[in-house]
Amino acid sequence: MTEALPTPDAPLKIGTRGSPLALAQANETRDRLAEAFNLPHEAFQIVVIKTTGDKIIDRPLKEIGGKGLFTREIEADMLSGKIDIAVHSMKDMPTLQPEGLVLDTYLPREDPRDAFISPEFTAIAELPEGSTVGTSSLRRRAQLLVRRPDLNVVEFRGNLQTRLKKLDDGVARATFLARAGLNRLGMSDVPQHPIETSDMLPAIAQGAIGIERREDDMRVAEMLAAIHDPATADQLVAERAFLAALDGSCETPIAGLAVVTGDRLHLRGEVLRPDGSEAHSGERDGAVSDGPEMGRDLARELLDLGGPNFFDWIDNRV
Ligand SMILES: NCc1[nH]cc(CCC(=O)O)c1CC(=O)O
Repeated sequence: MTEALPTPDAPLKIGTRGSPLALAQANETRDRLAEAFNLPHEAFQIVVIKTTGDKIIDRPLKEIGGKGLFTREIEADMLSGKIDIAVHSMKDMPTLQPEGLVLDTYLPREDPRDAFISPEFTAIAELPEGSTVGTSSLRRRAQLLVRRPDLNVVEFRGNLQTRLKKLDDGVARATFLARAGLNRLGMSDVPQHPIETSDMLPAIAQGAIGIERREDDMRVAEMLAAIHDPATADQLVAERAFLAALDGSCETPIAGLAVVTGDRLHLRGEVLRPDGSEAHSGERDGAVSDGPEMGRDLARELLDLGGPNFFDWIDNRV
């Protein structure tokens, strides 16, 4: 290290949202840094920041709209020096960061699959005609309606615990959660059935944690390099190039996943209409180093398949 490491008197400040999952991710980041530099936990301070998305809990996310709903306040506090790094679920992150910030450190990716959650059923196909299912994700809603136009999809907001409570209360007969979140919270007792990615593609970057920093903070850059996972980066660079070329955000019905085997990368992607009336998918194979170009190229193919009006609704949603 060219500069002094953090100490209990001058801790490294880790910014995060306050949900149990966000805190688990911040703790994992702290533990990995503490281990890599042989530092006590007290050399790190976890700073909880409430974002616009956390404050507005009574309206569907797509109505509030706007990119960076869960990141704006955190990024402002990093630019002003209140925190040094921020820990994010990569699937919630816009593809562009504010001037002065970079987001290029990734922890090893968790299971990218979605899980089907139901106390009664083990798969989507088992749901009786017209069943009510809950999700706040436009992607999952669209993917469900493509398969099962008969389903009644209701809005399911709130953190993981809130959603499971709604299921218990009978508000819906099934819901969907990322396996990564359940695993990171150690919630193995939830009635869950993984959905293979060949059946339903996850959100771009699902299961990956990213750490954002100030561009000019060289001490932090050096520290983060020690916990960075290059294999996860290879996948995310391809997936996020695909997303960026579609001009999408977490709340647009876009799905995709890159799988790396040796020096080869396989990328699959899908775009959908929110009501499930239309979906287009495609794939690319190539060298890992061509990931970004494969992402952009696949996006172009799907934009062509969708036609000029396919993404129009996005502009009207805010
Ligand atoms: N948009 C919500 C969100 N953002 C990140 C995760 C956890 C999974 C992950 O790290 O990708 C979740 C919950 C979910 O989709 O079930």
